[in-house]
Amino acid sequence: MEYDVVIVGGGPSGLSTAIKLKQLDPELNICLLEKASEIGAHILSGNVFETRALDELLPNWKELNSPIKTKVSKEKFLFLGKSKSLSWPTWLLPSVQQNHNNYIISLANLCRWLAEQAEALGVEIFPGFPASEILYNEDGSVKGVATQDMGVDKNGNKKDGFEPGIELLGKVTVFAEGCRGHLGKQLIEKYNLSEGKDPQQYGIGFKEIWEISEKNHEEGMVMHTAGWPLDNNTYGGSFMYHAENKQVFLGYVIGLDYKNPHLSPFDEFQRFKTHPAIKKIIEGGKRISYGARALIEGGLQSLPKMFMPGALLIGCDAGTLNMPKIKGSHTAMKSGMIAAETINEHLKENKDLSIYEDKFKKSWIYEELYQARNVKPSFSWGLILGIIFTGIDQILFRGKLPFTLRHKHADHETLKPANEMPKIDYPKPDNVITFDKTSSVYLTGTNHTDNQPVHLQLKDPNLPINYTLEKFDEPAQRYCPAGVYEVQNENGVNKFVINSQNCIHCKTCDIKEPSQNITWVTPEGSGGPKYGNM
Ligand SMILES: Cc1cc2nc3c(=O)[nH]c(=O)nc-3n(C[C@H](O)[C@H](O)[C@H](O)COP(=O)(O)OP(=O)(O)OC[C@H]3O[C@@H](n4cnc5c(N)ncnc54)[C@H](O)[C@@H]3O)c2cc1C
Ligand code: SF4
Repeated sequence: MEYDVVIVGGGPSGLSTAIKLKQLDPELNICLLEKASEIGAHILSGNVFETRALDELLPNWKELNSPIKTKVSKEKFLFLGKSKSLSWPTWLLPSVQQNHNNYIISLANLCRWLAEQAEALGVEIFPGFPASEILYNEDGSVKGVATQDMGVDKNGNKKDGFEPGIELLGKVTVFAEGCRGHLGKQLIEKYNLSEGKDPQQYGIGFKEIWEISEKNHEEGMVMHTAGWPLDNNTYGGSFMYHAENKQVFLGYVIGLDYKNPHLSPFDEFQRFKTHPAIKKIIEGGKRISYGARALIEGGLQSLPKMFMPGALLIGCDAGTLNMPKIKGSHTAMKSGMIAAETINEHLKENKDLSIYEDKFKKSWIYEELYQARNVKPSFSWGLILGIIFTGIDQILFRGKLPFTLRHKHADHETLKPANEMPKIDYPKPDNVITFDKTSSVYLTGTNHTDNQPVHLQLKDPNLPINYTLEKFDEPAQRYCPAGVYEVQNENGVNKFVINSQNCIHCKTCDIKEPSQNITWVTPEGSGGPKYGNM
C-alpha cells in the first residue's frame, strides 16, 4: 500500500504529525499504524498536561469536547523521611516545576480524542497493526515499514488463518513509537544517529488509579514527593494527581541508572504507598488500574539526530521529554508538528529532510530542552547535591549556566555485582494498600495470542543462568514490572523462564539488561495491555 506519509505509533507525537500534515495539505494520503488494539490502549502517562503545543495545533480545543477538563488548582511538594514528611513551599520550586496553568488528564483519552480529530481530517488509522520491520530502498533510504505477520506459531510455522504482514510504503516514514521504540533503536544504529551524543538515560514509571473517599479528594491537586523509600543515590520520586470522579493518579518514577541489582522498582513503589503521608489519602479507597512504562530522560545531550534519508524520528522515540518538568506530551506533540512542516516542504519544494534540525533549533522545544539539560546529570551526585545544584541552575540561572553536564554511562552499565550490594527485604503485600505483580498485571487486561513466537528475544539463551544469575542475581526477576522473568529451580537445575504473555510493553528489559541480551520485538497485533483512562 502506497502513501505520501506513513506514521508508526498513535501517541501524542504521531497523531500531532498526522493532524498538522492534513491541516497543511488536505490532499495528502496519510496512514498511521498502532500496535495496540485501539488508540490509547498502550498509552501510560501521569498526566499533568501543558497545553502549549495543543494551543498551536487545535486552538479551538475547548470547543471540540476535548477530555481536558481538570485545571490544576493546588500544588504540594513533600520530602519524605521514613515516617515523617516535610512540605516544601511551591513558590520555592523552579518555575518549570510549577503547574498552575496545566491540566490533569488521561493521556490515553487525549490520544483517543486526537485520533478522532485526525480521522475527521481523513487520516487512515490502523489499530492492531504493529510495524515490525523497516523497509529500505536500494540506495539505503527508508521506503516504509512492514506489519507483523499474523498466525505464526511459537516455532515460526504458519498456523491456520495465517495472514502475511502488509508492506506500507511512504514518500516519508515517521517513527513515533515512544520511549525505546524497537524500530527507532534499529534506525539509530543503522544511521549512527547518536554519534557524538551522550548515552541515552531512562526511568521506569509506575501508575495506579485509585478511587478514594470524598473527604480525602481535592480535585485539581498535584503533589510530588522525593526521598523515602529511595536512598540518596537512587534517582526518583512520586506523583499524585487528583483527577475527576474522586480518582487519584498515583505513580512513581525510578531512574534506570540504579546500581543495586537487588532493587525492585515495583516493590519500591508499593512500599512508598505505606508512608503515612500517602497512606492517609488512599486508605479506604480502591485501586482500579495499574500499569508501567519506561520514560526517556537523557534530554538534549542524548537526543539523536532526528532525520535520515526517507524518515524522521520524533517524540519519545528520539527523546524529547523535559525531565525537570516530568513532561513529554507537549514536547512530543511539538516535535510531531515540526515533522509535519518539514515533510510538507520536502514534498512540495523538494527540500531535504535535514531542515528538521534547523526548525527544531528555532522552536520553543529546543529552548525548553536546553534550559532543562543540566538537571538529570546533576542527580548522579546524589539527591541532596542534585537538589542544591538544580536550585542554583534553574532558579538563579534559569538553565543558562555556561556549561553542560554529561551523562557518563548507559543504564545497562550501572549495576554493581550482587555480592557487593545490600539485599533489600521488601514487606509482603497486604492486598489493601500494597499488591503483588500478579494481581497488578491482571488489572492491565494484558493478553497475547497463545502459541506465537516469544517477543522477548535472547541473543544468548544461556547467558541468564551462566552469567547474569551468578553475577547480578538475575535482576530481570525484579526490574520487570510484570513478573515476566523467573528463575525456576527444577531438581537442582536453574532454568530461566520468560512468561511473555504477561508483558506490558514497558521496554525496561531491553534497556536495563546488563549485557543487552534481551531484545523486545513486536508481538502479534493487538497483544499487550488494554489500558483504559491511563
Ligand atoms: C509514569 C509516567 C508519567 C508521565 N507523566 C507525564 C506528565 O505528567 N506529563 C507529560 O506531559 N508527560 C508525562 N509522561 C511522558 C509522556 O507520557 C510521554 O512523553 C509521551 O507519551 C510521549 O509521546 P509519544 O507519542 O512520543 O510516545 P507514546 O505516548 O509512547 O506513544 C507511542 C505509541 O506508539 C505505539 N507503538 C510503539 N511501537 C509501535 C510499532 N512498532 N508499531 C505500531 N505502533 C507502535 C505505542 O503502542 C504507543 O501507542 C509520563 C510518562 C510516564 C511513563
Ligand atoms: S518483559 Fe520487558 S517489556 Fe515486558 S513488561 Fe517486562 S520489562 Fe517490560
